[in-house]
Amino acid sequence: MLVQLDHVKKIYDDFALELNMQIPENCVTGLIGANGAGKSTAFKLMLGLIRPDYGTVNVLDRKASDMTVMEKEKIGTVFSDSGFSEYLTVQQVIHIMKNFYTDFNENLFQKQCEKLEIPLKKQIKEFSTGMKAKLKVILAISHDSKLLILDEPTAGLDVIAREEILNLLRDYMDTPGRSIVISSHISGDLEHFCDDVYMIHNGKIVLHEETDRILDEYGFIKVPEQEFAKLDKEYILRIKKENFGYSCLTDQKNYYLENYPGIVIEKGSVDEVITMMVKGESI
Ligand SMILES: Nc1ncnc2c1ncn2[C@@H]1O[C@H](COP(=O)(O)OP(=O)(O)OP(=O)(O)O)[C@@H](O)[C@H]1O
Repeated sequence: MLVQLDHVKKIYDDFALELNMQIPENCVTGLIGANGAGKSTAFKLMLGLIRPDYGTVNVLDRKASDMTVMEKEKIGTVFSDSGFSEYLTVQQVIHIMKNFYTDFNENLFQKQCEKLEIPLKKQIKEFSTGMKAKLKVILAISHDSKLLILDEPTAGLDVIAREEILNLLRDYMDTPGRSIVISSHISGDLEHFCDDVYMIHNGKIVLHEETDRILDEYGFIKVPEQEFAKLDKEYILRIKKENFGYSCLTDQKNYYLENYPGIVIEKGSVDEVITMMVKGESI
C-alpha cells in the first residue's frame, strides 16, 4: 500500500475526522466531500504535517510524521494555499526546483509548460486562474514522485482547463507503481477519472467504493408505496420519499432486476449516489 490510514482520528474543538483508508499502487483515489468535510485535514495527515490523535498513518512504507525530506520528495502535492511567490517567473521557479528536488526533470517540465502554453518569462501574478492551476500540477508531476496528493486541483476551472489537468495526470499514471489521491467537492469532476472513491461527510467516510461498481451496480429503484412495502430491503442503502412513492438506492441492482421483473431501476451518477448517501434515510 502506498498510503494506509488505520483507525485514524483527528480531533479539533468542534470537529472530529475518522478515517480508514488504503491506497494501493496504480490507483487513482478520489476524496469527495463538501467544504469543511475534512479533506485537507486528511491530506495534512498523509503528509505528516499534523499527527493523528489515534491510529496510524503510513505513507510509502513509513510513518507519515517520520518521513525525511528525501522521502517526501517522492510525493508531489498541490494545495490551494501553496505555491511559489507570485513575483517569480517560471524560469526562476525552475531554478528553485533544481536546487530543491534531486530528481527534478527540467526537460519534462519545460515540455509540459510548452504544451499547455505556460509562459516561462512572465511573473506568475500575471497568470490566469487556469494557468496557475496547471503550473502547480506540472510542478507536482515533474520530480519523479511515486504518489500525488492533490487538494482540489481543478477547483474553479473551466471544462477545458480541467480536462488538460486530468490529461496531465493520466500521462503521469502511465508509469507503473504510481498513485494519485485527489480531492474535489464536485464528484462529477472526478467521475471518469478515479478508480476508487471515498466520500467524506462531517469527518466520516459515508461511502467507499470502486467507481466502476458505483456506475455498474448502484441504482435508484423507483417504486409506488404499495410495492415499496413488499420490497426486500436487504440491499437497500438509503431511501427517499417522493411524490410517486419511494426512490431507493441499492448497490445490488441485478438482484432486484432478477427478482422483481418489470421493476424500474435508474442508473445514478456518482454525484447522485453520494447525495443520496448523505441526504437519504437509512432503513
Ligand atoms: N488547525 C485547526 N484547528 C481547528 N480546527 C481545524 C483546524 N484545521 C481544520 N479544522 C477544522 O476541521 C474541519 C475540516 O476542515 P478541512 O479543511 O479539512 O475541510 P475540507 O474538506 O478540506 O474543506 P474545504 O473544501 O473547505 O477545504 C473544519 O471544520 C475546520 O474548521
